Amino acid sequence: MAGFVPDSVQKVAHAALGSREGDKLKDLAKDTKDISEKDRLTTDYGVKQSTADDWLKAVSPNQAGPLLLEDPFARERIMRFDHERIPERVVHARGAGAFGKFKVYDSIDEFTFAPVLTDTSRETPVFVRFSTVLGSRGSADTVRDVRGFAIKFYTEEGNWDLVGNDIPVFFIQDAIKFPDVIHAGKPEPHNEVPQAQTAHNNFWDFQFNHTESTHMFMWAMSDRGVPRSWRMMQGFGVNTFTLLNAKGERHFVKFVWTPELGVHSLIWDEALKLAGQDPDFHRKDLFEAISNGVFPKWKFGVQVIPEADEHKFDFDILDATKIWPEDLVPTRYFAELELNRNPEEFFTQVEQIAFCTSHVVPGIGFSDDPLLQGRNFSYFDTQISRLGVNFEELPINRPTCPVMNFNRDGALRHTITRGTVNYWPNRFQACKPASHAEGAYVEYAQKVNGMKARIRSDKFKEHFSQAQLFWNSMSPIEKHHIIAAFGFELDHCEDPVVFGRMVQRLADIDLGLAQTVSNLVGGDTPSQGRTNHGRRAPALSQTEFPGSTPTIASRRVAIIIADGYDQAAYDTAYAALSTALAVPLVIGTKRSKVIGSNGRETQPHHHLEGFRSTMVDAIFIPGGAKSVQTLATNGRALHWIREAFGHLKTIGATGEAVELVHKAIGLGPTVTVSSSAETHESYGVVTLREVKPGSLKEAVTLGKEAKGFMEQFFYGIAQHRCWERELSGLNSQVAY
Ligand code: HEM
Repeated sequence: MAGFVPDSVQKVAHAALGSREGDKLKDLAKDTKDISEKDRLTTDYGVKQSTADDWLKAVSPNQAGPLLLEDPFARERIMRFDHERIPERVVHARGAGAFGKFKVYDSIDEFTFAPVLTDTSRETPVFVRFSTVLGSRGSADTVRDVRGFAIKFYTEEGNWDLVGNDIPVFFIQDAIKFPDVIHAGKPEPHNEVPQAQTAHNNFWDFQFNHTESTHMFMWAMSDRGVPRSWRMMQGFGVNTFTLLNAKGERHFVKFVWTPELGVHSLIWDEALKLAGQDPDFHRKDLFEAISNGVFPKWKFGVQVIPEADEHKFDFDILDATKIWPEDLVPTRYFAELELNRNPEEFFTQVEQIAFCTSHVVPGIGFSDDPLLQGRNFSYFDTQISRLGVNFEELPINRPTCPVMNFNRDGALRHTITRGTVNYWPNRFQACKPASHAEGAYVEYAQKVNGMKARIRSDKFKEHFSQAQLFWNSMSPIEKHHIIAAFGFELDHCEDPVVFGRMVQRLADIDLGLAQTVSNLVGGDTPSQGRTNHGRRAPALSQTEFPGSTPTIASRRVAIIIADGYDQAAYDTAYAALSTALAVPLVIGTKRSKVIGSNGRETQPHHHLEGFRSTMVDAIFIPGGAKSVQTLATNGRALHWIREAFGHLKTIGATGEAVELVHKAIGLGPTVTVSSSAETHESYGVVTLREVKPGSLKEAVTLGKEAKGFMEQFFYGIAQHRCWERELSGLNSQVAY
């Protein structure tokens, strides 16, 4: 720490200052103060205060007395505090974010003249906010929900807000339905229950009554609804936007960005437990990775359809409940998004950031997507009540390019604009509108015809084809998880009308799915369903995004020890994990010092009761007869092993710990372990009974061909989870 600002923050900030990425940093610096030991406590009006501890009172040393209202310092403190809260976002209230940069490596100037998407010499500063949709500001991170993934690009031509989600489609087609879908998903009106959950009558009642939601609820019930990390999610602009090129040609576009680390999810049981054990799991995960210098990255792309091809598809390309299948419209990746700096203050930088879909820059435009057009009205409007009409002046929201106009006044205006006129045209020609050559936003001259009517175009009426496409494209494991998700959600619906009808609705997607779910949750088992067209599409299953290269960077690995642990095995594992940029977390039976086999002391990061296996990606237990004996009689230690096995995590053990792991899992002849100096891998359990000098050397290759203990252990972690264990049904045979 230096001057109360963490070193990691300072380092990245200094590196960025010279670049275009640093433009936003320099801009924020105007309003940023550091707090230090040199400062003295003052009131908001600058007068130094002698105490922060005692209200002025009529009092004597041996007699308490009443507080005096005349104390301006005390009044300011209390009144200022009384008004600290602003309304939380009406949706997406729970979230966190980070700063970063956006860089184009392959210009898409055949589609747009927007420099942010074409200029390969630029770095555009960004701020990204991730969120859940339904929960209130204090709810848990890991609930089943859609995740918001909103990007503010501080471009040289003004701010561009791409307000996306981790799922490429939406529940409704027309923005007028937004209050209904959100009311139905939020806690029920009579008792404000449940918090941050779709598992209740009203949500599923809405879904049944809106066949247009069918595609989206399948995505929400899939693993996409429970991401392992915000750093491991895809992002989608969802709505159809347009791009305009220098020749004046317009293309329809969808934006998509894919994480370098691959798309990975939590196991549902893990997500449920984390909601209580570590409700801040996702925001801590992002903060930790950035602080450790493992910066999350996404490759950024577009799907593009020429204007002339708008009607060539059997779905309407302006319908936000539909994807553009990759085999018809492949994604062209051309840029990279990186997050590299944590915010310094949550409220001013994360809570006060305001995204508006209506903020686009020249070269990017809207389409007639009826959801997008409603959003363009809604965001700006809601910011006015959440932050006030001058919200664009807040440091985090203001653009890095010049802003000048005749918008004036309003609560908390703080820009002082000098001059005698505040209207256009004026006799001084002050602040005149810009020409196209000067970079003005010019609307595309789009032909419009139609009648005023409350109808949707015909292709908007087909609601099941892509829900079937999604289901057909899932891997067996993902299908299994979707069934389990319906099992949980519909079990929480107490009204038989709701779960009964939903089971019937599933038969519109797949009869087998409907029958399996009805068996789980009750309701009449459907005997007939809508014909499933049997088609599949690439890029819908998240198994298609394992990550660019196998890595364990940023993965948390617990090393479990008690007094007498094998010091050499511990040291090698700790060093190897650190070198691979993973996060080794030492978990003891207690947090006070634990003594190793050679008498050396280690201070664990946590103890077995305080921390849980849900918070790590893998566990390693070194041998040491005494340590293993202690762990073998510790119920919580055994639970850690069983739970990690149940959650499909890689488990590594050496020496005496091999038998401990084998016994704890208790699946004797099926899950096998090493009994020699050979490393053995069985269903993601990597063991080495006899540790010889040099047999635990660092991992070099992470691949199927891996031979050494560390290599096999690391390769297992890099695979995220051991699906083979679930496919064989082994995890469900262990109590955890
Ligand atoms: C394609 C569908 C949609 C997507 C991807 C989406 C995404 C998002 C995201 C990511 C946020 C959080 C922004 C932040 O981090 O501050 C958000 C907030 C919000 N969305 Fe949407 N949304 C969608 C549809 C809609 C619709 C149809 C409406 C209204 C007609 C709407 C109204 C709002 C409002 C009022 C907020 C709160 C904004 C604030 O207070 O800062 N959204 N949305």
